[in-house]
Amino acid sequence: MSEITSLVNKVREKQPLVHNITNQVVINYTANGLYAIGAAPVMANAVEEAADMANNADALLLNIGTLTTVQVDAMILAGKAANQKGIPVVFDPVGVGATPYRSAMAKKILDNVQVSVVRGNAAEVGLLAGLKAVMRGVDAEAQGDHQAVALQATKQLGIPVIVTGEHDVITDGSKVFVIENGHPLLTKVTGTGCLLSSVVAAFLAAHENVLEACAGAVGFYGVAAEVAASHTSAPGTFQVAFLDALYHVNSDVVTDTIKLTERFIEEVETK
Ligand SMILES: Nc1ncnc2c1ncn2[C@@H]1O[C@H](COP(=O)(O)OP(=O)(O)O)[C@@H](O)[C@H]1O
Ligand SMILES: Cc1ncsc1CCOP(=O)(O)O
Ligand SMILES: [Mg+2]
Repeated sequence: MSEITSLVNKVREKQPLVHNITNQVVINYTANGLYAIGAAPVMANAVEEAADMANNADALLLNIGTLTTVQVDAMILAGKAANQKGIPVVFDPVGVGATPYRSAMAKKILDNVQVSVVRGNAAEVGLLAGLKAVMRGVDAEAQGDHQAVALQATKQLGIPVIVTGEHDVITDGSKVFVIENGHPLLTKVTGTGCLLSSVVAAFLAAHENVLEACAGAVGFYGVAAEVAASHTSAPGTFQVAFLDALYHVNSDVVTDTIKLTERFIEEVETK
């Protein structure tokens, strides 16, 4: 537990370079958020340089929020380079299931790239794993049991998953972390899910254990949102206050504020 809550120190020490191939809505916020936590961002979409850039990076983030066929080609080139180099790859399946094209491209990426972790809301992760859910653009209709979705998805995909929402579930099928931090204002600012996926990539670059790195990133992020929301109550100022909190929140604040439960899967199944 103490290691998980202090992982932000490892990120600030290592200052990992995260290569993001992400959507047009969140490019700027993602870059600023990565700087705020002490990491470094680079955005590079061209097929001509995607592999070279991934080769220079410490982690790769693939996000299909405003995908095009050429961009998917770049993602696969970057993903293969990242796999070859052995750096972590985070996949954010934004809006998967909203259109057949998006679903086909998500499958193509997963078929060609070894992804370290998938991070999405419950509908996205469920749809990716063949469960029924409804997307309204990039927003999810409320889903029932996040833990059931996460467990089914990790089993189906063979990849650790992070399902986010009012509470967050992180699992690789044998261990489950549940985190109950965060704030509803996160849903009133676009790109907070996408930024979280990039933050997860930075934590993975700084800490080898995948589930611990994911829990460290998600817990830190949720605590930062609570700190930001204590200073403001509306989305415009929250967007800025959240960047400031990502910069200021330290491991002591995370340790004092995190609401994290860790369970092994046998315990979950007997409940
Ligand atoms: N109702 C909520 N209360 C508290 N935190 C939330 C709530 N909904 C989402 N979050 C947080 O917002 C962040 C983005 O998650 P989410 O909204 O599920 O992603 P996306 O924007 O990709 O749909 C996560 O840190 C999550 O914990
Ligand atoms: C609004 C929108 N449309 C396409 S991508 C995007 C941003 C989605 O960001 P997030 O998933 O973090 O809310
Ligand atoms: Mg999203």
